[in-house]
Amino acid sequence: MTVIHENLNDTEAKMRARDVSVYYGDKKAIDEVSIDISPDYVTAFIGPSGCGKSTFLRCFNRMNDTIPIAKVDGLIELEGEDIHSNVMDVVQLRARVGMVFQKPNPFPKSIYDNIAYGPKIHGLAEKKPDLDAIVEKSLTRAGLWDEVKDRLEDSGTALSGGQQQRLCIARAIAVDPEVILMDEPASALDPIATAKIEELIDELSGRYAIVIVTHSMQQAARVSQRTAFFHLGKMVEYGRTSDIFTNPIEQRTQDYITGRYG
Ligand SMILES: Nc1ncnc2c1ncn2[C@@H]1O[C@H](COP(=O)(O)OP(=O)(O)OP(=O)(O)O)[C@@H](O)[C@H]1O
Repeated sequence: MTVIHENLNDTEAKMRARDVSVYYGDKKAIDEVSIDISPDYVTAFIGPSGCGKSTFLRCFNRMNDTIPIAKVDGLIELEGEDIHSNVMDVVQLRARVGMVFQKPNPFPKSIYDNIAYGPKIHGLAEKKPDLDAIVEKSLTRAGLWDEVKDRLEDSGTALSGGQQQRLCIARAIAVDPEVILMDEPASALDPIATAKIEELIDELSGRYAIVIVTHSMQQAARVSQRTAFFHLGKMVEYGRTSDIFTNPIEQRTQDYITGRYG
């Protein structure tokens, strides 16, 4: 059973998971997890290695569909729509619920094309000036425009790791998502690049619902307002980040945040 803190006073959920379980073959990696994802806050998923954080994160835009042995049970809704329903277009879903991975993965294309590709295939811009405007807006929002505006034709892969990760965030933003899922987005970066990503998450919060998986409790405390603690495939406790870190109810949460395992 999950302990959900009372008095969260959250507005209507952007996404809702109900009794979600995930299996890899016979192995249950996520066990009946339910959570509401607020549109207004950054939600952090924390917990020891292998507890299922990334598996659960991938449920929200059906990325587990790409893993042949993975099977997802339970209900997940985006704005009240069942994301597994027959009428849900998964390409569209992944634009509405974007994802940023641990290792920056720009396309081997120019910086400009990395951003322009999504809006083009989703029909968000037909003419070059419209596309230019989306590219500039997305890179600006990702805090990268000033660094790359004079080299938009250079390859995205020629940027530094931190810049590549901001490029991937700009790429997610370019298709006008409602939710951005981030799977340990700074764990491959140095402390300065990490700080930039954290600042960026803060700036983007409120505009997009953001869910971040992180190994770093300090990072969860810095960037999120809601935290869910996972252990052995179960969501043990969920509440305000400040309460989870200073006043956890469950012993297992207490043990994790005081470094007793993890
Ligand atoms: N593609 C896969 N095939 C089989 N088992 C998997 C697969 N991906 C994850 N698992 C298993 O599911 C469990 C949960 O893994 P997951 O990566 O979601 O945990 P995590 O909490 O994100 O871990 P970490 O913090 O180490 O990334 C683990 O036991 C893992 O070995």
